[in-house]
Amino acid sequence: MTPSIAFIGVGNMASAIFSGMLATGYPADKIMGTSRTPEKRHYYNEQYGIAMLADNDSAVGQADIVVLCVKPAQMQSVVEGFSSQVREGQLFISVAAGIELDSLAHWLGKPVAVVRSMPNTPSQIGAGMTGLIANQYINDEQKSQVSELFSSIGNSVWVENEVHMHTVTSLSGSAPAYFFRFIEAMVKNAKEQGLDEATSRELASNAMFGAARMVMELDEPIEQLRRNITSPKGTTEQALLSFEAADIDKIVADAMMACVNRSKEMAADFAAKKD
Ligand SMILES: NC(=O)C1=CN([C@@H]2O[C@H](COP(=O)(O)OP(=O)(O)OC[C@H]3O[C@@H](n4cnc5c(N)ncnc54)[C@H](OP(=O)(O)O)[C@@H]3O)[C@@H](O)[C@H]2O)C=CC1
Ligand SMILES: O=C(O)[C@@H]1CCC=N1
Repeated sequence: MTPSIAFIGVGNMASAIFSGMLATGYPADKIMGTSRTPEKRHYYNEQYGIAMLADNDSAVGQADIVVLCVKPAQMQSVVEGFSSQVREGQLFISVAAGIELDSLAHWLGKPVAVVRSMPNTPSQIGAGMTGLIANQYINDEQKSQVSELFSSIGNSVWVENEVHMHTVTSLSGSAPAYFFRFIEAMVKNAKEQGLDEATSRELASNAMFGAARMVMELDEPIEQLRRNITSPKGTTEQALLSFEAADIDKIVADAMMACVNRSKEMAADFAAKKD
């Protein structure tokens, strides 16, 4: 039987996930969501045909799978708020950055299956990438349900050790923003050179898309793909020398470690709040 799924806290991430599920045929009458705002409840109900509730207790009480989509700072009070409704056999999936399995399990208060996920916003267009880790209570059927759920919005990988979720966040969850920032800078400069915004955006984004596809589809070292473009004494060489002069490896490593450190800081903050 198709499990019923409740999204607690419908916003960007929840709607990205359930719109992918609906697009791949998940029945709307098996999906419900919650939000405190009447206008949002009306909007998501009208737009997607899913039930929208004001009451988290009622949604959790009816669901086989509960996807926790509120902001990290709201997670403890929201989860503790509905914890009286938690039943053994239910599956809980959190999308929140920096909140560990142990904290979620503690707030849920019962020995239930919990998955911590780290998706990204390309999920909105079915091109998401999600890192996953589960606690000891998950069974094989629930694990397949989770993989299936995230395959409706892109790809997913299970990691073995929870510490890797920080790396997943820096490499995938937050990373679309790095690439947007890079394209923003390219488009800005192209406009300064006199090209219009739409053409600049089309050229830069297609270059990024094509490069990403080559990395995914060709079995060649990334370094070689780069060398294939870099003619001696040519144009690319000059651009890359400029990156090296600015120490591109350090710029990127510093950014990724800043992301990881914030994720660890959040985990420590929320872990402290367990007690
Ligand atoms: N955006 C991203 O790129 C990514 C986000 N994440 C994680 O996803 C989570 C959600 O982020 P995002 O979707 O961007 O945030 P949003 O603010 O868009 O969505 C969260 C929603 O939760 C609702 N909400 C808040 N409190 C309650 C409550 N007590 N009961 C019911 N609903 C509530 C809010 O609606 P209302 O105020 O109407 O109740 C809001 O719409 C975060 O934990 C974040 O770490 C993970 C990976 C990537
Ligand atoms: O910035 C954040 O905290 C969230 C998690 C990953 C992407 N956005």
